[in-house]
Amino acid sequence: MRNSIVEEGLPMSMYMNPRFKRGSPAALVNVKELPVSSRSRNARTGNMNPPPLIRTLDMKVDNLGRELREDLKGVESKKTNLGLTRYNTKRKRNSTAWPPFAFSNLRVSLSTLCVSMDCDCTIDAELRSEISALLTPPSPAQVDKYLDEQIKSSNRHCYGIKIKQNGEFGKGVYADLGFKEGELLLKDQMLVGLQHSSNKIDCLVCSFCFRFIGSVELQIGRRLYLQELGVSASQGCCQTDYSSEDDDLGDSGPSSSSCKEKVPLPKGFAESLMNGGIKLPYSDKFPLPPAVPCHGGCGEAYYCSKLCAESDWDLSHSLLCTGEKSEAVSREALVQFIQHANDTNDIFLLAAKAVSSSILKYRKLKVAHSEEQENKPNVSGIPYPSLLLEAWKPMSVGHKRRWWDCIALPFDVESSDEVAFRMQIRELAFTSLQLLKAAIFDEECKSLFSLNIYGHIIGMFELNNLDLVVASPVEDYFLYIDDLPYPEKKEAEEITRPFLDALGDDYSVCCQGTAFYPLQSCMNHSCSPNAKAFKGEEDRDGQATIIALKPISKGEEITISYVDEDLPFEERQALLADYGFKCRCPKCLEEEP
Ligand SMILES: C[S@@+](CC[C@H](N)C(=O)[O-])C[C@H]1O[C@@H](n2cnc3c(N)ncnc32)[C@H](O)[C@@H]1O
Repeated sequence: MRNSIVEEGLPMSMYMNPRFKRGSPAALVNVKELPVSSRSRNARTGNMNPPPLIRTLDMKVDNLGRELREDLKGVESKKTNLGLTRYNTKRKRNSTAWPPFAFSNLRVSLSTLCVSMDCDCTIDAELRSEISALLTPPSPAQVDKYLDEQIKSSNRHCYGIKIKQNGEFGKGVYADLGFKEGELLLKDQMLVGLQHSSNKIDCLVCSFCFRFIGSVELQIGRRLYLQELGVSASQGCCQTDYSSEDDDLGDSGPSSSSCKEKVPLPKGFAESLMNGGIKLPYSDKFPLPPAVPCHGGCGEAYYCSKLCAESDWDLSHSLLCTGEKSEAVSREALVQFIQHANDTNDIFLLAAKAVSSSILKYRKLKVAHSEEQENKPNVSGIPYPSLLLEAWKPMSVGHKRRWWDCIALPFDVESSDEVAFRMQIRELAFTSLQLLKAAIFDEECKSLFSLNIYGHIIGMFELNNLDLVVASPVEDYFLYIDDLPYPEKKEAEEITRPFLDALGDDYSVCCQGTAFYPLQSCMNHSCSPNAKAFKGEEDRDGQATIIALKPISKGEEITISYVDEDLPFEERQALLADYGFKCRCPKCLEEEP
């Protein structure tokens, strides 16, 4: 079992992802709040501090647009085979402002690029009517039916809310009962979600439900092992930066200074920890489900149970698995697609899950339909395009605009350069789509490989996604040790302290990703919201949990804030511009200069 997770686990290409992006491409508010009692102390220093998860995760509001802007600040220009300047979105250390020096080349050649890309988007030209059918908004009755099914679905906690479609801002969520402050309004199951590629280095979680798996020893050992290899790069989320608070509290103990150097472990310790050779004291108080490897043989996906493994396989992974049992058309192309997404924007991996799940759903519908036909030969069959429309329904309810149309213009891009900027985004999506097409193409679902469709899927994530955050058991573990009475604490710390020191200040990193939630994504924004995305101590998977911030009466709209509502008016409005609207809530109207 030596190094089993690492050796058979994530491919090194994934470890080597140079971006190490911590900002999530999620569009809505992500809140991780845990009881202050258990979260207010740094296990390294023992000092009382503001809960790190609250400070670091409360209102983490990055979105694709902002992330991409950041990326584009460090653009590297290089010549493509078209002879045009193309921008690599890998972030550079000393980033320069967008546009880069060679931008004028791009502008001059823009028309050529448009023509060239349109020629390449043959599917869009060939299947105009099918694509238009996929992009035609479903009727209000169809939307009602779909959302009703989601509300009634057994794997959601969803009592006393309803979705209306004809509100001031389109769809909105309303209370169908009265709610008290702090009451749970909704637990939403994601449609598609993903752990950020860079975060896979720090946390091993179930690829389907995002629960931490293995054991506390495996989580710590794996991270330290990767750190030793020089590939761990924790930079945020749950990392603990206690500098100012430590000062305030006047603790001058030996471990109270901020940003401690990591103290390397003796050789072989990390591996032993990871492989069960070393057992940490009291770790059995924090049991985790065993890590079940993907049966497809990719060595990339692990699960908390066979059920999660099978569900993911059926939902999308069978086409996206790079292992021997993969149902992809070309595993080589799939590896290239994944590499491109890791090098540019991992939102493409989420888009691939959306495409894959639609294809697989279509195939299932087709099988069910053929069986029905065999049993009732006299009943006329449903044409295949209708089955594809049915498979596509979850997306059709959520999408609004194409990625390159809805992405907000970066602050440092002149409006005269806007067209070029949007073309750049479109080109990036086009490259990704070609790789995906080579990997998992299905002739009967050809229209799903249109650039228009791909753009709408990513645009849907841009405008609707919620940051996915799951707290790490590693933090609970070290806090538990810190809480032990004397002499148990001293004895335990003799063993745990070297590991804590090797992990450094960011000893605990939560699982971070992005996900689309069908019901939560219908919630509109207010700068004085009555609800909030919130994760309690017991919420240890990727579900979205929404709670009431104040009493809500029957009939009232349930709103959340997409941005930190405590920011000044101008900053809120600037951030909300990314979602394509100017907020006119009572707070904004009052504060408007
Ligand atoms: C997550 S969706 C919310 C559901 C949306 N109303 C719908 O019909 O699907 C976010 C989008 O809703 C609209 N929206 C949400 N809150 C708004 C507000 N306070 N004012 C104007 N538009 C809003 C914007 O178009 C925004 O991009």
